[in-house]
Amino acid sequence: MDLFEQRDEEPLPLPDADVRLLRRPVLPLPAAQVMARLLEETPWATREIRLFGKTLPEPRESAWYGDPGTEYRYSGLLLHPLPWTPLLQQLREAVERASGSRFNSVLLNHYRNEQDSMGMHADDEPELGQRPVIASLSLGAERVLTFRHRYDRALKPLRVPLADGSLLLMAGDTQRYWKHGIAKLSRPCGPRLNLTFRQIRT
Ligand SMILES: O=C(O)CCC(=O)C(=O)O
Ligand SMILES: [Fe+2]
Repeated sequence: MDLFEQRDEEPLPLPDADVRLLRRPVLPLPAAQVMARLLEETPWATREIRLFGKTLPEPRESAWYGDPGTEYRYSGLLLHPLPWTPLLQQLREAVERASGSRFNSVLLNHYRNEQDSMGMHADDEPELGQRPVIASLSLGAERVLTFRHRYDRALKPLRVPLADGSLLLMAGDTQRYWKHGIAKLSRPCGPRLNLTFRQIRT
């Protein structure tokens, strides 16, 4: 099935999940302007994660913003939120309007080039609750998000290209049954930002 023939409101063809891709722009500002400002004003850091007893730098940069009290535990890290900037607050409002959901935190990821990536994972931390709504805004170079079912090997992975300015919404049982990730590319690729808005239980 060609994903581009879908309407924005239709869920992607993923059983046991509720994933929608809004391709129409939802931002109040041009995407290129938002990207330039976020690249400039964000205190980007490369975090270290513990994996199988080893400490490794993550293959991307990130930053975490949220309401007071939205501490987030992730890969053995406890992330303290930075306070919302005026720009991020504006983006939060636009994403809340487009998705019909409320969010109290956002994780910013910076994929500097084709070498940067995110391993297959589900956003299923307990502080996100049972069936979290996660809104994922993409800016800059297009990268492919791959969905893989956690239990049913007969289901083929789905590759979803995330274009500049698009908003991916994951809800329902998506995190329970599917993992997702961004693979490295073998061809050169410019920078990409991704903002995943979340509602953390405090
Ligand atoms: O960069 C992306 O599109 C995915 C980000 C993601 O899955 C996450 O931050 O949990
Ligand atoms: Fe994720």
